[in-house]
Amino acid sequence: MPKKLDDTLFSDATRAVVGEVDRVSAAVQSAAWIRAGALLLEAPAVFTIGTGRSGLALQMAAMRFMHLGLATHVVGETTAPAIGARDVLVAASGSGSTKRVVRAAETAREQGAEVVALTTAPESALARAATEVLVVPAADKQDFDGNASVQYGGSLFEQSVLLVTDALFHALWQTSGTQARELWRLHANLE
Ligand SMILES: O=C([C@H](O)CO)[C@H](O)[C@H](O)COP(=O)(O)O
Repeated sequence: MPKKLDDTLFSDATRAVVGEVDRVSAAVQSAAWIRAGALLLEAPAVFTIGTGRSGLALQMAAMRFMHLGLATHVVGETTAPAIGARDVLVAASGSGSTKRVVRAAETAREQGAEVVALTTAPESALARAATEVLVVPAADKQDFDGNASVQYGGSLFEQSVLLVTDALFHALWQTSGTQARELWRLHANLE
């Protein structure tokens, strides 16, 4: 059983998470991040794919891409259409080996689409299938010895996916010159 929580545990845990995310997101190569942003702006449509928490982090990114006015689809949603030439698939997999994600990346390439991969594993099947790789130097979800992160599973990777893509959205929004009030027109109004 875990011991009773207290102020020190709260402070230590929070610092551990924030410190790791700060270190890892700052280590992502800016050149790859910049090229990924350019691909998104040129794409007729943007698709996202990831499973588990990696997919959930990208669903948050997908919403923001939609707010920017990009035609955005989450793979697996019933309304997601076919991917085509010059579209961009943004794929997140910490391990870079999750079959559904790798298969989607390979299919996207066969259709002439670009694939932006976020992964901890630059030599992985996902990275090989991608046209642009954002290496997120976080822990693999099976790093049970805590070598690359003190957090459980792929938490550090999944948090970093959200940060890196939120930073991408922020930069694209700032450079678009669009006011927050204008973006709000695309915010869901059926919620
Ligand atoms: O949800 C996940 C798990 O809890 C790890 O923290 C992962 O995101 C899921 O298992 C997918 O794995 P990857 O494709 O290796 O990111």
